[in-house]
Amino acid sequence: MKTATTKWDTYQNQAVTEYTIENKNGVKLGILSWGATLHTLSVPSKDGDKNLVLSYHKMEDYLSNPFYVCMGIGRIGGRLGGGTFEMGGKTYTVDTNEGKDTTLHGGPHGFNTVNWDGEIDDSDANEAKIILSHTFKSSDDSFPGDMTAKMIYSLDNNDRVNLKFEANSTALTLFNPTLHVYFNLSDDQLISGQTLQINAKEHLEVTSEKIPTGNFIQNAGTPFDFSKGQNLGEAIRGMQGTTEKGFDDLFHVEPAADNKIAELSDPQSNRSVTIKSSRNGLVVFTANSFTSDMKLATGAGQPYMGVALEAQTLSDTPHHPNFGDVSVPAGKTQTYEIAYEVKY
Ligand SMILES: OC[C@H]1O[C@H](O[C@H]2[C@H](O)[C@@H](O)[C@H](O)O[C@@H]2CO)[C@H](O)[C@@H](O)[C@@H]1O
Repeated sequence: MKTATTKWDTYQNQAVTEYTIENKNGVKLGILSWGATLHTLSVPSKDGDKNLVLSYHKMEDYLSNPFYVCMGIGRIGGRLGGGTFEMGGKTYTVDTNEGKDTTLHGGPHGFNTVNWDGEIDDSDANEAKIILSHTFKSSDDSFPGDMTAKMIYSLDNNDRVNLKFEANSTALTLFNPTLHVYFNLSDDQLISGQTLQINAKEHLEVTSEKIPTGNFIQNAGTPFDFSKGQNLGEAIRGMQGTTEKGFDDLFHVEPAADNKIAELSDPQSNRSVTIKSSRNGLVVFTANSFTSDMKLATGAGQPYMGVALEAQTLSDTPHHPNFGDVSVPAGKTQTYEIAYEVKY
């Protein structure tokens, strides 16, 4: 494995570092210290390296829009309605960053807003790791407990990227992290030609503010039925009468025996990525509201430039105990993993 640590940019007077790993097949993983951002997941192609994820050339561009492009998300992914929740017999009120009183993607000082400490572990010849860590104070966004978090990315010689999240808090708290990764596997600007398969029979009903109501909606017979694989262009066309004009939905996934929950593939280039997670949720966001002022590496922003696939536990969990339990006792180290296996 080849590894490197380089200064990539300066943002808010801080050096932003890029940590890179290249495996024996020429697959490259590049992670930025700011936001623990997945900057590059590139595979060899006839035209040179092909980055399978959306990216920018400057840190400022990542943070000048509300789309969290390929950034770490925490403490909790998705929306927490009302900015308040009960846990362990107490009521907590946390900081909000959307609409009247919604906490989106962990709040105003979430995982994407800080420059994480990092190091590379290349002691294993078949799998190198990039280890990022940061302590989020309770005073940052009013969640209980100072929480030391780690995001550990690894790349092995079987073209598998594994992302392990770890957290340990000084008080009982919530932890439901994810990676806001947007894929576009094709050589086209848009994702329309790609096929998405999801192991899900239902998705969540949400309010006009996108807060889960607690009801599940069956996917069969609707544009949401990705169970056998569906062309994304056709599926998006099926959503044109809706306010969103595409997908921005939380699918209730059933992980297979090997934890596979979804696969995105591009029939034209034969590239694919398989996503594995043991948790029960996957957000699918087809970048419906991307705007032309976004200076992405593949061009000016436009709807459907990428598809965000965010594996997590169903969000707003504290208000819906049947969605799962994302609480973590004080002093307990909680871990979650997401794997991305690429073929090309
Ligand atoms: O306000 C910016 C955009 O916010 C939303 O997009 C988020 C989406 O709802 C989440 O499910 C996803 O995990 O993250 C997206 C980026 O923040 C709106 O849906 C979108 O229309 C807004 O433009």
